[in-house]
Amino acid sequence: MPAEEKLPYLSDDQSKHFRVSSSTPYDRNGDRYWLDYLKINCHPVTDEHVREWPNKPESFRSSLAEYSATVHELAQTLLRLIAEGLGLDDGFFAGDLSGGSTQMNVNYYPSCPDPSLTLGLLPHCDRHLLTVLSQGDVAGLQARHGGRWLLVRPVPGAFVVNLGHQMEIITNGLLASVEHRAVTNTDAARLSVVTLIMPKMECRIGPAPEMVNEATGPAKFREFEFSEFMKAYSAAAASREDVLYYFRIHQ
Ligand SMILES: O=C(O)CCC(=O)C(=O)O
Ligand SMILES: [Fe+2]
Repeated sequence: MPAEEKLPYLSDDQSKHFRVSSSTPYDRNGDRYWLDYLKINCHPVTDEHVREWPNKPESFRSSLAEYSATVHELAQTLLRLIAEGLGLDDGFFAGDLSGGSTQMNVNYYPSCPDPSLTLGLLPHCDRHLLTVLSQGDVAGLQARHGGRWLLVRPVPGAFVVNLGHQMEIITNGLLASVEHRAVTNTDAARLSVVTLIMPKMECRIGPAPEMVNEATGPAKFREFEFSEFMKAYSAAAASREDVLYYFRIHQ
């Protein structure tokens, strides 16, 4: 799309169903990041959403609706399997825990003359329940493990699945949300398409009683409404421990 056709979508207004912006949605001391992104509300697909989506190229709206529905189905299958693996009812995550308005982030990291000076995306854990991420064939996603950043190598045709903060809280810490970030490189631009499976805003969240057991110990988090978590996440600029501080039970 030429720049003048993209311009009307440039916005930081979070209520928009389709918008383009730059750098980062979270302000950490005014730092800037090497990123342009699209944020799209894409599930459930409503007329109100679709009216705000671009209609160029012609197939854009129908392709987006189809992709989003397919990824959503995949996510529901994964959630059923996770629930079974945890010994929970297989519909445990269906309904309000995963039924919020789904958002898609399309992140575009242009090639960067000096990747040592900035990141593409700051270190964070995802704020929702589950993430289904497609990263094409250019590497850049890194996950923190044992104090080191490990590259998540692209596998052709495969999705990366991240567990969000809510999964960690519901499982009382058993399935931890992995901190991750995106780095840039000098040679190639990188694109990631990230579908976020969200709880409903009014959904009550806390460790599931079945998950407070000998293996996980006493409840590590208090109960809260998901909308409260979203506010805390923005206030803490997505920093893992700063966000979780608000919700941990401090012994
Ligand atoms: O670009 C990536 O691989 C990471 C994107 C990401 O973590 C996000 O959008 O939450
Ligand atoms: Fe993320």
